[in-house]
Amino acid sequence: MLDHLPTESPIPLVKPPLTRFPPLWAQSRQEICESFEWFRSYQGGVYRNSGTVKGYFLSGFSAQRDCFEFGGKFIVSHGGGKAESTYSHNGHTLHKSADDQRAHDMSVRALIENYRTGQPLVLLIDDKYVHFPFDLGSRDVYMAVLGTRISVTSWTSTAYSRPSKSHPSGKVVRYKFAFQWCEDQGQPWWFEEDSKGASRRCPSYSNSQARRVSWGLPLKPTNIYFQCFACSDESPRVYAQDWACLNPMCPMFWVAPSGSPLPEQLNYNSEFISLIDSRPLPRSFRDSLIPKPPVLAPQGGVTTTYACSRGWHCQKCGRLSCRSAWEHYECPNCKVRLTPRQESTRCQRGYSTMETSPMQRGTAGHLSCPTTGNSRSPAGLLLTHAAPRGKIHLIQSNALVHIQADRIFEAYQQQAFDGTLLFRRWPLRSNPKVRGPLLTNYFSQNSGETYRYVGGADNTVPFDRAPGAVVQARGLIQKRIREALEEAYEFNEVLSAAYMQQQKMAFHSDSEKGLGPVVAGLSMGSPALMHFRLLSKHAPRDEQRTTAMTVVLRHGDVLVMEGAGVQEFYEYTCFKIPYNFRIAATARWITPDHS
Ligand SMILES: O=C(O)CCC(=O)C(=O)O
Repeated sequence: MLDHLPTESPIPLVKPPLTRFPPLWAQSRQEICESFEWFRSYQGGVYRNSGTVKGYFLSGFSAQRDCFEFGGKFIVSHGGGKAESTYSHNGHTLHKSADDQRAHDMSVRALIENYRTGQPLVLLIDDKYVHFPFDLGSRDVYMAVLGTRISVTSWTSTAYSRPSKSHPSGKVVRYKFAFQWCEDQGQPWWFEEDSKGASRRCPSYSNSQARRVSWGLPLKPTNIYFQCFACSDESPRVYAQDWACLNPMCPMFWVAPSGSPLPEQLNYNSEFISLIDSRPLPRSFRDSLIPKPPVLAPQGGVTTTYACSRGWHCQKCGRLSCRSAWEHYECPNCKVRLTPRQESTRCQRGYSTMETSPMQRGTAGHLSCPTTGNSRSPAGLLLTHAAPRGKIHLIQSNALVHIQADRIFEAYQQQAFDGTLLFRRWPLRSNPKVRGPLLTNYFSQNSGETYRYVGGADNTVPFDRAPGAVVQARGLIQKRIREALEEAYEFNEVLSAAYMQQQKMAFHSDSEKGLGPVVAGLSMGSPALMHFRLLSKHAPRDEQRTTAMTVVLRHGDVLVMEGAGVQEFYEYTCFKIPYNFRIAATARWITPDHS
């Protein structure tokens, strides 16, 4: 008689609270992605790198026959996606039916590769993962790292979803993977300490349950493998009730030798689901998962490299968090702070050059209007591009403006270090696909009227208390427009955005209610590329949404978008900060108290 193991771990109705924080945890997916190199995927549950899986995320989508055995040292999950889903496209809610997973699907293939090569991966859970025996929410933990695992076995199974045209029975193929705890890490952090604190154990785990068999990869205990008469493939006896062929291409897939399909209620064959002898972790995986401490000393004279923009791990409470303040790292949980040594960055020579022409037509054919102005005025080179119902002017810097921009750039940095100017990453409007707050990629501070697009009133200081650097930036923008366009524009709001290396501002348009028709920005520091494209409402076909125009913004340049039509038709993004640090001061007129 075969031993029976339930195919699903019992789900506790009320879970006990966590008695302490996990060694690695976070309150948003962004915090994990920015600070934990093993999981950088904002969507989906499988984080792949070079054809294998680095991180695997277990959430609320538990499937039939997923389990958490031996206190969680042995976890079965159904990696690889293709579950049914609901999403919105162009304002419509669409439904996607579940589909069969296939061995060549990217995630399935990568998971099989981990299994085949014995390459470890890291498991993470969130507070919706039903099989974890403790309540993460009791400590406001959204995601926690479960530790390093080896994939010890894999097989194909079935799951039932809503019937669809391609799957009228609702039955779809799923790849199952079993992930076993790597003993080199010591005992799992959630095993409770006993009263003496000498050993650790988990309430639902007893040693007698562990069957230690000396399998090595490939895990093929011959006594439970049988050959299918139809396809000649060998499949293991996974379930206690009966054997079935597990080749999804075979007509006998999921059919027992009696000719009947396997029943829905199945128990695992404990010879198949069993802890194997722990093998040492490969050398390259032996380092702890704890991220290295953040960079606190200038690298090549700057504290704004890509590494400096990443998140960090608080050694006191285990929280992983984003770097959300320019001048320091602060743990949002226990308020521990680390302050990098600051040095201001001069605008280096390389910052002013970028081997490309300043305004280039993009691949989208619709921005076909010729350049309407291309004049060398005393103010510098002025390039004007006519857009539907508006114009985009680039007032390029000259030697004198360069010096003025240098001073403002220096003042911005000094005021950001001494706290006169608070550069922060603010939460974006909620994104249903990402749990927890999602912070802007760049740091910003707003002066003058409230600008709702980023930070709202919390991010705004009135102009009479605005940092000197901001007042000077607005002055230079207004002066450059007067000189080059011979227009006198007044602005009552400036959004100052600071970008570390590789940071960016995503596609957007300045179409907030109450905004005047002219928006002008001064660039300082590293050059950047600003891409314009049509808004989706004006571009029904995907090919119309490619880049319409790219502008290269260099130190001291002022970009002016003139006419509400620019904002009505276009959206733009600013990215590629190659020389690790840039500040943009963008000025607008906003009707006071607009609602
Ligand atoms: O970094 C830049 O120059 C772009 C700024 C911008 O688009 C904005 O503030 O809305």
